[in-house]
Amino acid sequence: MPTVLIIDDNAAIAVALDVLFSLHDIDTLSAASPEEGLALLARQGAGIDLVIQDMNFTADTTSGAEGVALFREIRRRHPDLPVILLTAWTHLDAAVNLVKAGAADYLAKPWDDQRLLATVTNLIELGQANRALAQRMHSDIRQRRDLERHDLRGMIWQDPATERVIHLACQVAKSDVPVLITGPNGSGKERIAEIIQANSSVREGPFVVLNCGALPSELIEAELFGADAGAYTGASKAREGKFEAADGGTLFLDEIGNLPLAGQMKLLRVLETGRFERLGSNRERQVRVRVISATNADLQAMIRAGTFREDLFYRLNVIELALPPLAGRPADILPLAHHFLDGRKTLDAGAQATLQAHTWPGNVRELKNVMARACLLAAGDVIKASDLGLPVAAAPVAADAEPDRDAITQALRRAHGVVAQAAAELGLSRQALYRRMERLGIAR
Ligand SMILES: Nc1ncnc2c1ncn2[C@@H]1O[C@H](COP(=O)(O)OP(=O)(O)OP(=O)(O)O)[C@@H](O)[C@H]1O
Repeated sequence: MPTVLIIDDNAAIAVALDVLFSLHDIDTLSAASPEEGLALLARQGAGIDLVIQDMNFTADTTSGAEGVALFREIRRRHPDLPVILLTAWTHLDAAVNLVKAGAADYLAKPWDDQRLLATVTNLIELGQANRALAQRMHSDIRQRRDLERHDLRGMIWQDPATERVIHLACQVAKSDVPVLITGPNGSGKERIAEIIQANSSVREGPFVVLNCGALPSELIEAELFGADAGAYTGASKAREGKFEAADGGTLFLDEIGNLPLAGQMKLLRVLETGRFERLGSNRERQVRVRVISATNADLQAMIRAGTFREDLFYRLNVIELALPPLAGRPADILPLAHHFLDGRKTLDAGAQATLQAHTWPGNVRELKNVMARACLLAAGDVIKASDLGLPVAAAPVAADAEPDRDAITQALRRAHGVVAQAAAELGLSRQALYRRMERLGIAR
């Protein structure tokens, strides 16, 4: 519950305010003198959301000088604490001057309950929102600093959604828990696995990748566990599997949903005991491997369909890192595009708008390919929308009922150039806003 401190020598006023506020779920504390008020503030500090103070305290003074001194002291010690002044209507001048000096508001006695309540509630809500914002900024900065201490394998990002995943990856890297990375093809799951490896206790060990989706199912087990000569048709000599290759390091199993049931069973055993046999061999081998798996399939649905083992799922999925599709982290698009251009060419406004408006079904991999192609196709140093081979941000629509240039530039400024955010504020789709920006020649 929010708390208001009332500093007034008149006990009747403190009681009246206490009754009024308690009916509206606001706690009150009261102090009969400036000294007592300051002492309470020093003790309760952050627990007090707002102060209501009188202007005169000694019976024979009416100058308001004590109130002014008290206000200045509160301001000095608690610069962000809102203060409402209560004053006799004959002494409004002093109060008005203090509002200019930073008091939140003043009320002439006798006050209007509704107006006082509205003022107090607004100020409390504003204070809470400001504190939450400050906290969030603080934790964002801390998170950035924390990330800078890690090896991030050249990962490029700008979007807070991506940053959350990277942060979690760095956190789980230090422990030994199995991690399942989920996300669509080309979204950067392998990059995230590399970050985990690079910051783990086995960072000096090998990083071995097996894409279970790229192999026929009969070969996956041989790839994973190895095979002795003659274990299957065509196995002319003994071969080491990925588990052996990854001993002392990390094995990244991409598209784990493609592992057939028999292989799932064996994988579960290695995860639990570190032990397995090559195909066609009875010799048990022991390894220490950190397994990171990834999938773009809905493993839960596969469990229901009986094609994925539930026990294996829970074994792999102690921590899930869900990497959003590229379109779900729009602030990453342009930084990634520039990264892939590597200073060779630049993008004009139309090209940037087109990249930002595209839905990226192939995610970062698609963006990488689009930039490579555009580099080859663009005649000069500047890539235009038409060089991208993507649907160009579409033709203008009817000109009525549209936000004008000013509304758009202001919304963009408030959104720090994040078009999706500005579009939401203007009630437009991202594409529609881009069209308008392009037509009006507005850069971000
Ligand atoms: N944030 C990023 N910064 C720099 N490069 C990236 C980033 N994300 C992905 N890439 C690059 O994009 C390509 C695709 O990424 P990656 O192979 O990690 O995706 P994936 O999700 O593992 O794909 P798949 O599921 O198809 O195997 C790679 O060349 C990778 O290096």
